[in-house]
Amino acid sequence: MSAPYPASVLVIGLGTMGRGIVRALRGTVTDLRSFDEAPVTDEPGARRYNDLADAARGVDIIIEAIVEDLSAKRTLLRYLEGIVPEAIIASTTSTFLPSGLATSPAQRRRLLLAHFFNPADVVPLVEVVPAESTDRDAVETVIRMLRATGKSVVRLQREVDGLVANRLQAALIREAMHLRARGVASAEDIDRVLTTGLGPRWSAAGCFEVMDQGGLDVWARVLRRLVPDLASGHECADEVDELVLRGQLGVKSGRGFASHDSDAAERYRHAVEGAFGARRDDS
Ligand SMILES: NC(=O)C1=CN([C@@H]2O[C@H](COP(=O)(O)OP(=O)(O)OC[C@H]3O[C@@H](n4cnc5c(N)ncnc54)[C@H](O)[C@@H]3O)[C@@H](O)[C@H]2O)C=CC1
Ligand SMILES: O=C(O)[C@@H](O)C(=O)[C@H](O)[C@@H](O)CO
Repeated sequence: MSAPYPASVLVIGLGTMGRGIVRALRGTVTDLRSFDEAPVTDEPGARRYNDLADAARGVDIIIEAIVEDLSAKRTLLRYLEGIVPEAIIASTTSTFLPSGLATSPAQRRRLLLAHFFNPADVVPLVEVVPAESTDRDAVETVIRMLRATGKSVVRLQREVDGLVANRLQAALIREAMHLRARGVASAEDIDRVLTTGLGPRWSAAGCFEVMDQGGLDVWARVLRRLVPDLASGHECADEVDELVLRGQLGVKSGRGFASHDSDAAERYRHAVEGAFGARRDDS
């Protein structure tokens, strides 16, 4: 039997993603709770607990949004298994697969991914990824809760590293960095191609629809000629590693590919909000 709706939901980890997830769920999930091991600022809308066992008592769904560290996640999951063995656990990890996270055969039936996008209260998409062992009821309960909050849920048919969105982003980022390294265009101009061309068009029609609209006969010729010339190596990861070693982490350190002032995160949030305000509603 699936848990009745509205479920009670506990968000663990109140960082970049956890805060956005609380904002996304508040107003719809009536029993919304939060917990962070550090004394971080509260995110209004969820009842904040200082003790994890209290926070988890009787909860239906736990959204795990702690630091991206496998050992920290597995330590937390092992603890949760001891205190709330019946709760469904949805992890928002960008890296790990559900089959690699679960810490016991029982947990394997109740653990799945619910991969949100930053800012989680603004971007409608959530990729839901069960492991082969995850119970259908657990998956349906999480999807029902997400849809009730207005999320656009894409359920993957099987686990794959990077899921769909990060694989697509990584493929595009690799080619963008290749073009920049070859001096074809600056990072700023490549971003302009995306923000004034491909990005807005993709918000109206995805890549398969764009191909259908353009004509598959034309696309067949474009792909045949271009694909062999596209970047296929690992250089882009090495280049980003070098920036990180130099302390260029992006907005959080004030410099990444470009320099950023202290309002950069807020401006980004408003810009993304504006973009989603104008998007077609197909959730
Ligand atoms: N930052 C992003 O753009 C995205 C991140 N994600 C995923 O979301 C998860 C969280 O990422 P962020 O929010 O960026 O991380 P973050 O570093 O901003 O926040 C993590 C929070 O978890 C807390 N925490 C760490 N260990 C804990 C524990 N054992 N118990 C309770 N709280 C604990 C920390 O105090 C911190 O407040 C990661 O798995 C990441 O891969 C997914 C999509 C996008
Ligand atoms: O772009 C996003 O918000 C997500 O697809 C991610 O998972 C990112 O890779 C994130 O982890 C880093 O910003």
